[in-house]
Amino acid sequence: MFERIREDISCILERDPAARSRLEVITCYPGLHAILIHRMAHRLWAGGWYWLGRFISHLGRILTGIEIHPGATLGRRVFIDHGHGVVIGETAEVGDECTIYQGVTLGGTKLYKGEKRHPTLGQGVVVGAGAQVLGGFTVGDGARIGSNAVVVKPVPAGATAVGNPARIIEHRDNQDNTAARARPFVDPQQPIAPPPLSTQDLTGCCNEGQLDTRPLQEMLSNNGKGGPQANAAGRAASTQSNGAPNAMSSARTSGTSYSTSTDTQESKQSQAQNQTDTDSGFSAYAVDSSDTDPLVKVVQELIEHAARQDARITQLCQAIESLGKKIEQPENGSLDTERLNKLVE
Ligand SMILES: CC(=O)SCCNC(=O)CCNC(=O)[C@H](O)C(C)(C)COP(=O)(O)OP(=O)(O)OC[C@H]1O[C@@H](n2cnc3c(N)ncnc32)[C@H](O)[C@@H]1OP(=O)(O)O
Ligand SMILES: N[C@@H](CO)C(=O)O
Repeated sequence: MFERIREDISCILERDPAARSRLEVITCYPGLHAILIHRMAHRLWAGGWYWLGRFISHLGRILTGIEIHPGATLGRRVFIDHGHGVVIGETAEVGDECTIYQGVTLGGTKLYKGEKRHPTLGQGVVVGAGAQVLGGFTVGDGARIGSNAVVVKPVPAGATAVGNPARIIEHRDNQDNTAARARPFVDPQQPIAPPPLSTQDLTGCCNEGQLDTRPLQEMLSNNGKGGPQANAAGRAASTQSNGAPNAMSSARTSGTSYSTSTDTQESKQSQAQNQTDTDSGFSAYAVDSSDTDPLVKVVQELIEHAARQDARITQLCQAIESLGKKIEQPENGSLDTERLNKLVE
């Protein structure tokens, strides 16, 4: 029992950037309290103590604002953040590692007794604030439900569903994120060394290293999803992708499915790939901490470019001075990359 409580606390510390200490989690997280109370209520319910189970669940609701029917099944390390207004119906099943935000309903649309009326969430599903997931279908492993979405059909594993009625959106390509991470930020401690100058450089320096604004513009129009190199990496990765096991199976078997303008096999594969990639780290808002604002990326590129040009001009000046011609230094000549980096961070 204590091991379960320990992992309940740890998963909150892992997944909530606002959580600072175990003491804070134990004392200030209604989601934790609701889950502990539900565990007790669920045991009573399973043991045939229906009224008592229901009553404990009701006390939990008064205390936390979270209503979990004692018949509902919750997996391990489920995190209900904030929690107020969450309602989880009797036949709902919530897989391990799911995260549920405030105002979520795991509800039904039919009123038949004894049937599965409420949804099943696979493992690692994130349900955004205010989302309503209504019906006895499955939301596949690693799927994400956008805040305020109204989901009435199965959601494939790894997919992201948004809107009312919910639709599946194309995933951010994680290969892009990888490429964005791979691009170094200008390190002020280690100024960028320009390539050694040759005689040809001295004559062709005006063309060499010229700022090509096209990649920057492409980066902006791609909404910061990694820029040209990243897109190339993403494209390469998507052509190498070797399939999307099980990604769509839950939707297919159910007989109802979503369609989107980009509902191609390739996009399904990239969704499943995305799921695999997110396994490496929790991403509650579907935004990787390495994601950078496109404007910041452009500014970083410009700083890098300016630093390279600066170093190159210094070399040129030195080369010219070594030929005996004195060059006057401008008053505020050198580029303060450290200050610029701090400004865009
Ligand atoms: C106090 C608190 O903070 S409590 C926590 C509350 N936070 C949450 O509930 C977070 C839930 N997460 C979300 O809603 C996220 O937006 C997700 C998971 C649905 C999607 O994230 P991403 O995959 O990064 O999608 P991204 O932000 O790139 O948006 C993709 C498209 O979906 C749209 N979209 C994103 N979220 C939603 C939403 N909730 N409803 C409708 N459309 C949405 C975007 O506008 C965008 O549309 P476009 O392509 O036409 O421009
Ligand atoms: N607790 C989460 C959502 O509010 C955060 O701080 O981001």
